[in-house]
Parts: sequence; C-alpha cells; structure tokens
Amino acid sequence: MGRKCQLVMGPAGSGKSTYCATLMAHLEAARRPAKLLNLDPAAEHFEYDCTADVRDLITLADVADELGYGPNGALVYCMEYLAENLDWLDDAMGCDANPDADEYWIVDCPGQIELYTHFPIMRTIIAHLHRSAAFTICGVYCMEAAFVTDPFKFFSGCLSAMSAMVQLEIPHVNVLTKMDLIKDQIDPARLERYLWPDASLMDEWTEGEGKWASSKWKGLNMAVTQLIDSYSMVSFIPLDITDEESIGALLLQIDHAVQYGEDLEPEEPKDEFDMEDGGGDEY
Ligand SMILES: Nc1nc2c(ncn2[C@@H]2O[C@H](COP(=O)(O)OP(=O)(O)OP(=O)(O)O)[C@@H](O)[C@H]2O)c(=O)[nH]1
Repeated sequence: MGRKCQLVMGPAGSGKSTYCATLMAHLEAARRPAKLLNLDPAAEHFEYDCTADVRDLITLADVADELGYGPNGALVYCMEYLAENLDWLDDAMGCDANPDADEYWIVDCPGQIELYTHFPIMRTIIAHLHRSAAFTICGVYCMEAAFVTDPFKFFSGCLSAMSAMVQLEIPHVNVLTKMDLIKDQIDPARLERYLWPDASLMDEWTEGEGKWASSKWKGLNMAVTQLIDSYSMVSFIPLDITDEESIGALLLQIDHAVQYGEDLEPEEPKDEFDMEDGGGDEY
C-alpha cells in the first residue's frame, strides 16, 4: 500500500478542518487508521488530535509579531520557511524512521487559495513528499454548497478549483461541503446539474434577470463557463457530514483518485519566469 495522502485545500471557511475531523472519525470507525497533519500555521484549534503540526516549526502569530507582517505576508513567509525546512516535515511524519510504512494521511492546508492557484510552495511540498517517502497524493478541494445559489460565486469557485487542479498536477477531487445546510432547499435533479456544471446553467440563471452589467461581460463569462463545460474540467462530489453514506461515497471516489495517482511522478515547480531571459516560451 505505501504512504497515501489527501491534501485538503480550499478558501478560508470552506469547511476544510471540519472535513478533516469528519473523515478522521469515519476512518477510525471503519478501523482504517489515519494520521492528521496540520499545515496551517494560523490554525487555532482542532476537533481531532494532529499527529504532526506545522505550528511546532513556525506559527503565523510569531512571524507577524517578530517581522511585523500582515496575515497574508506572514502566511507566505511561514509556508516558504516550511519549504526550506522539509527535513522537519520528514521527521514529523516519521518518513525517515520508517520509509516503507503503510500510512494514510489527511493534510489540512491553509485557506489562502493563492497557495494552490499560483504560488509554487504546495508543488514543492508535494514533490518532496513523493520523493522522500513515495507518497501517493490526491488533492481535495472544498467549496461551500451555498455557492450554488449564486452563479457568479459558483463559477468563480469552479475557476479557483480548476486553477488548483491545473497548477498542482495531481489527482484531484472537488467537494461541495456543508450540504446539510442546503439539501432540503434544492431539488436533487437540480443539484445534479451543479455537480457537473455546464454553460447552460449560467445562461439559464442570468437570462432575462438583468444581472449583466453589459453584453461584453456576458460574452466573457459565457466563454469562460463554456471552457469549463467543453473540457468537463470541473465536477463536484456533495458531502453531507451528517450522513455516513455521503461520507463513505466520497471516500470511495477519493480512493479511486489516489489509486490513479500511484503511477504519477509529481514534479518540482519550474524556475520563476524570467522576462529578460525570454524563458516564458517553456510555459
Ligand atoms: N452545517 C455545517 N457547518 C459546517 C460544515 N463544515 C464546516 N462548517 C462550519 O463552517 C465554519 C468553517 O469551517 P472550518 O472547518 O473551520 O473551515 P476551514 O476551511 O477549515 O476554515 P479556515 O481554517 O479558516 O481556512 C465553522 O463554523 C464550521 O462549523 C458542514 O459540513 N456543515
């Protein structure tokens, strides 16, 4: 089996930590041991004990105090510090002590989506985990189910999920979290359409409602949603944490994605784009 891991990503408040705690409890009940790694240096408390915690290396509060950085700058500093001290991660996860262990890890990541959409830090961590302890890694991207009530929020959420997928290049599952809050307000057939979003959904939502500031915006937004649609790039799995069947069904899909990742070799990020070098052609 080897080491497997879910990298749980998504915007602040999207339900990552709750998802991690729910999954840990579910796996424990299923007698499938799992370990939790907290990668959020700003985390305050957990409903589940962490096996490893980046706050033992560095905390956002310390960086903010000592260097006077704001929350985003301090977070990026912490993650870059981690990327420069990956031997700490190996140690905390027991990779050196037992390189061939069969382990399942859930990794709770910070809520700053720029870490997944354009900074290279997460890719560096992914490539390192794969290289140092042969981790097979699946990305799990959380988005709140309430977004389905607003087409603009919903499709911008789809774009963030897609950016993470394209940037990280690992098997990827998108999860519609907090389903318990909307499940009684949405028709199941209608929900199915949000799980496989297509451009007609955006059109239908906004047609005749006067929501477009101008036809140019409509053209641009429709082109973007059609791109998602044409390549079937984004789909979601609903998660209702109050329903064991829903948790089990999601886990099954993630297990398939992890299996798919077994043959993949995550790569280190390429060097920064250098304008003077004209190195952009490689991208
Ligand atoms: N009803 C309901 N509430 C949820 C669910 N998941 C999360 N919440 C609530 O949403 C809020 C944010 O959840 P978290 O799990 O802390 O979200 P997070 O993505 O880890 O947030 P950050 O750590 O800030 O990035 C909390 O008040 C949770 O109790 C869910 O499935 N159902």
